[in-house]
Amino acid sequence: MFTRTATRLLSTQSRAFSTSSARQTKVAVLGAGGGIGQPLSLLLKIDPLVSSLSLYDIRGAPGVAADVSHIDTGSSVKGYTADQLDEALEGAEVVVIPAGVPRKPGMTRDDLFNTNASIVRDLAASVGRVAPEANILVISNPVNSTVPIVAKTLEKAGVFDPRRIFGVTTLDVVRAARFLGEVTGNDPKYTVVPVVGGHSGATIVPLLSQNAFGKGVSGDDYAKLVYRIQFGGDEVVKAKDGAGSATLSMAYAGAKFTNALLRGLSGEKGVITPTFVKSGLFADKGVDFFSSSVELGVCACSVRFGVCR
Ligand SMILES: NC(=O)C1=CN([C@@H]2O[C@H](COP(=O)(O)OP(=O)(O)OC[C@H]3O[C@@H](n4cnc5c(N)ncnc54)[C@H](O)[C@@H]3O)[C@@H](O)[C@H]2O)C=CC1
Ligand SMILES: O=C([O-])CC(=O)C(=O)O
Repeated sequence: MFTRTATRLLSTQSRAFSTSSARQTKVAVLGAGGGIGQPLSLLLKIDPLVSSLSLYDIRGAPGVAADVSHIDTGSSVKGYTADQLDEALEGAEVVVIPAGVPRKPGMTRDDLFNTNASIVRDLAASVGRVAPEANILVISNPVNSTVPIVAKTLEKAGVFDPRRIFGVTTLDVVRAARFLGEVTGNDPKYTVVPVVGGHSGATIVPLLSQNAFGKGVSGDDYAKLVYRIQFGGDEVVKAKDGAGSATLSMAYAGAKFTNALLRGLSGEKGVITPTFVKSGLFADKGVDFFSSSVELGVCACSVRFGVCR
């Protein structure tokens, strides 16, 4: 009796798992051994839309892969060493890049430029060569500069498609919902706010008026709330006191954006979220890259997936 029940339960579970997604995808994480990379790899392992997880870093990725691979979800996981970048990217449809150095107290994101620009450029060149159709999700800071660097690198390689390159600004959106929820006493699921512009200080622009509860915040409360959203990164850098910047909340945000993209690629309609992309919105003002709400999905045009515009 026990055996029959258990068998029935198991077969129901596996049926539910195998039919839980229309389309599964190979996702590569470049920088998987880091503070963001490790929890991000964990969260991607439990995303049913990921069928295969490819973890690359110049150090430590095989260990992270061995660890994460014991989690009881259906996706396969493989770790790659410093000299195996091409193998890691083979067949990847989504490439998430959290590789690079984080801030220490007293630094701005721009101070990371010298180190992270070349890391991101070299990784993008490999993606362009090995997986030219991949969607690239850039986490490495300063996002306002690393995304244009990725774009330029792919342009040089002749494989640039603005619909497939995304600066991940989801942490700003996550913070805006959380902090507005705190101020107004609501569950963050009711205080979702689009955040546009860029990912650094004053370039982070939360559109509080777009939320029914956000509309009601004014005066000093409004100024304090906007400041907290714009400088939330500093709060974490200060609290970590030299041990880096946001990693866990960023991993959550990175997994959330990746899942949104995968849902769009699976054919789900109306998946709309802010992201930093090459955008025509303010091209007449000399601004080529801008974060705004975009619909993620399969395009009814020559490109198979990415941003539908
Ligand atoms: N977009 C956003 O909202 C956020 C971005 N960040 C940024 O994410 C980046 C990573 O932060 P953490 O994970 O905390 O840093 P971390 O130092 O803990 O991890 C970075 C990882 O990148 C790896 N790495 C370095 N060069 C590499 C290369 N050429 N190829 C592959 N891997 C390489 C390192 O070995 C390390 O494991 C930083 O630039 C940080 O500023 C952090 C938080 C939020
Ligand atoms: O503040 C940093 O350096 C990391 C980051 O981008 C954030 O937490 O928003």
